[in-house]
Amino acid sequence: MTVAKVLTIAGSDSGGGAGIQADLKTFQELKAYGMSVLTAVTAQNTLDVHGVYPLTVSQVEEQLDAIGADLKPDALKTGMLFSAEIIEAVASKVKQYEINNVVIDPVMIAKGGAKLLQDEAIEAVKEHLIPLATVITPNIPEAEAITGLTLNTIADRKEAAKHLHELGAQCVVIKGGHGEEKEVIDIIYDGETFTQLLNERQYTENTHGTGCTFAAAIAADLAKGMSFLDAIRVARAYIQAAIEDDLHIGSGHGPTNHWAYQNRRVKV
Ligand SMILES: Nc1ncnc2c1ncn2[C@@H]1O[C@H](COP(=O)(O)OP(=O)(O)OP(=O)(O)O)[C@@H](O)[C@H]1O
Ligand SMILES: Cc1ncc(CO)c(N)n1
Repeated sequence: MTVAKVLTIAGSDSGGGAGIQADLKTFQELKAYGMSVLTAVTAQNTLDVHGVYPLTVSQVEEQLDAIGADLKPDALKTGMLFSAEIIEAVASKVKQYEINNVVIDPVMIAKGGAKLLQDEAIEAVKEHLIPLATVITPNIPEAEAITGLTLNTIADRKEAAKHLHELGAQCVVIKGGHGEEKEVIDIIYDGETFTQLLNERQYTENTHGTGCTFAAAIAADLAKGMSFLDAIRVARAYIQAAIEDDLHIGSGHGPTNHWAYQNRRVKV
C-alpha cells in the first residue's frame, strides 16, 4: 500500500479548531498520513486568543531537519508562520528538502482579531513564500494586505489573483468567506483560466478554522496525486460539509465538523 504523507507547518490552537489540530484532523479524514512542524503555541479558545508564543528559528529548523532526514512529504501545507525569520527558515528548508505540492495559507489574523503574522513579515511572504506555492489560499483581507489592492468586486478579486500569480504562485484561490455575496464565491486562477466555485452561504457562528481546514484538504489530495483543480473541488466539498454539520462547541466561533464529509460518504 502506498501512503500519501502530508506535512503541516503551522501554529497550535489549544481549542482544537484551527492550526495544527485542524490540519491533522483533516489529513486523517482524507486518508493521508499527517506530520507537523510547530511554529508557535497559541493559548486560544472559540472566543479569543489569550497568548501567542512563537518557537525559535532553530526549533523550527530542527523539526524540519528531523522530517527531511527520514519522512519525505508528498505535500506541504503552511499556516501561521508568525515572523519573517520563521518564513525565511521554512522557505530555505522547503528548497533544501525539495518538497513539492506546497499549499500556502497566508494566515494573518485570527477571527477574534489577534495577530498571527507580524506586519513586517508581509514582505517575506511575498519574497520567500509565494514563489514556492503550488496553491495559495488567501481570504479577502489577506489578499488585500499582500497586493495592496482594495477588493470590493469580483473583478477586483480577479485582479488580485493575477497579482499573486505574478508573484510566483502557480494557482491562486481567493476565498469568499469574507465577501458580501449571498453565495460564497471562491475564485481560482491558474495563470490562464478563472474558475469560480459557488456555494450556498451558511449563516453560522461555527467557522473557526475554515481556512486552515480548506488548505489542509487541498494538500492531502495533492499528496495523493490529484490535480490542483480536483483537489480544490474536493476541499470545497469537505469544508462545506464541515460548516453545514456544525458541532456547536464553545460559546464563540466554534470549530467545524471535521468528520462530516466522511460521515456523508459512509453508507449505513
Ligand atoms: N459561511 C460560509 N458558508 C459556506 N462556505 C464558507 C463560509 N465561510 C467560509 N466558507 C468557505 O470556507 C473556506 C474558507 O474560507 P474563509 O474565507 O472563511 O477563510 P479564512 O478567513 O481564511 O478562515 P479562518 O481564518 O477562520 O481559518 C472557503 O472555501 C470558503 O468558501
Ligand atoms: C494557530 C492558528 N492558526 C490559524 C488560525 C486561523 O484560523 C488560528 N485561529 N490559529
